[in-house]
Amino acid sequence: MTVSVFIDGAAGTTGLEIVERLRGRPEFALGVLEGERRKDAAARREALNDADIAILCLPDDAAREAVTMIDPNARTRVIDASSAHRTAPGWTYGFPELVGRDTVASAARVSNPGCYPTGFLALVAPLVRAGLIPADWPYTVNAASGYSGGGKALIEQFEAGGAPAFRAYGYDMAHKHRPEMKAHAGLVHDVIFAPSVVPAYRGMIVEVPLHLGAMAGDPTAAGLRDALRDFYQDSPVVSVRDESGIGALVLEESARPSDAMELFVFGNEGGWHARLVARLDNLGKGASGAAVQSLNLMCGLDETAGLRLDA
Ligand SMILES: NC(=O)C1=CN([C@@H]2O[C@H](COP(=O)(O)OP(=O)(O)OC[C@H]3O[C@@H](n4cnc5c(N)ncnc54)[C@H](OP(=O)(O)O)[C@@H]3O)[C@@H](O)[C@H]2O)C=CC1
Ligand SMILES: CC(=O)N[C@@H](CCC(=O)OP(=O)(O)O)C(=O)O
Repeated sequence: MTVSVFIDGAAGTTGLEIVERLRGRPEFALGVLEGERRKDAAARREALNDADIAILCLPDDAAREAVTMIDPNARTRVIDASSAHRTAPGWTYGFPELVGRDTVASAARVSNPGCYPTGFLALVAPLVRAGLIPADWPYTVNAASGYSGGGKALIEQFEAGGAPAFRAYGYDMAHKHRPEMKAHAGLVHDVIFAPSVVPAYRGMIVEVPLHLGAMAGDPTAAGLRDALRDFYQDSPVVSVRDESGIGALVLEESARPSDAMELFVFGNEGGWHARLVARLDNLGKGASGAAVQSLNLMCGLDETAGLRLDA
């Protein structure tokens, strides 16, 4: 059976990458609106209500509006790439490794995780759940992202010439990703989040530094690494890497697209400190790859179909 998929916002950065991943897949009949019709409310309403699955690749307000355009009795299921519904009641968080593949498979409303939270949650949520690190710890997240993370507007800025070599931001300490990090890791406190953007198109490194020696239960870097390895042992997307011999992690200026995510746990000799690190493509597992993974599950298909896991 062919599944009809409407991509609202198909001309944007995330939308284009989803189209690329779905193009040529006979299981799907892809619908997009071209030209002026892209933002025509009547055309969007019709397409949203006619689709088996709508994927929203829109700014938050437009994503909220799109959901209200869907008739409550319509069969349309939704995957929202925006941050509008990531902690909203009635929505499933589209992180199959954390919420369960069956939960995503049967969901009518799926909210794609944010790019930075994907790295943070992949590292922290399983360890908090296992009781290896505390839920009531004041966690900090440091991260660097490629500039495609900011969508068309930031891409234009960085490609217009004179891009900064490094731009730190988020100094209002109210970044939109903080609520989903707290909620889906089951934390007591909001995180301190220090994001930055660099002149590479895609890719990101997300780091959680830990004072292990100050935590109850004496967690060790090796213990945390083993727990993550166990947690992701069946995942074709997330892998826990051997950290030995790695002196640096880099983001390539022209990295190939990838839907995989690598996790690292570095620890110092005395065992007091650890640095949990995730490396991923903000447009891969951080956005479009995650949306396609959820789409596959929602359609009863292999979760990796169409994904780029070889990079
Ligand atoms: N880029 C990334 O790495 C990630 C992005 N996301 C999220 O995905 C969503 C899309 O982001 P991204 O692709 O980067 O953004 P872009 O700015 O690249 O694309 C957004 C697209 O939505 C279109 N659009 C805006 N308003 C409307 C509307 N009312 N009706 C129809 N189309 C509309 C825009 O049109 P126009 O072309 O005219 O501007 C544009 O094509 C955002 O919510 C973002 O936060 C999530 C994870 C990572
Ligand atoms: C580099 C950059 O600007 N990144 C964006 C986040 C990426 C993104 O698209 O956020 P969502 O995943 O929530 O949609 C930012 O910090 O707002």
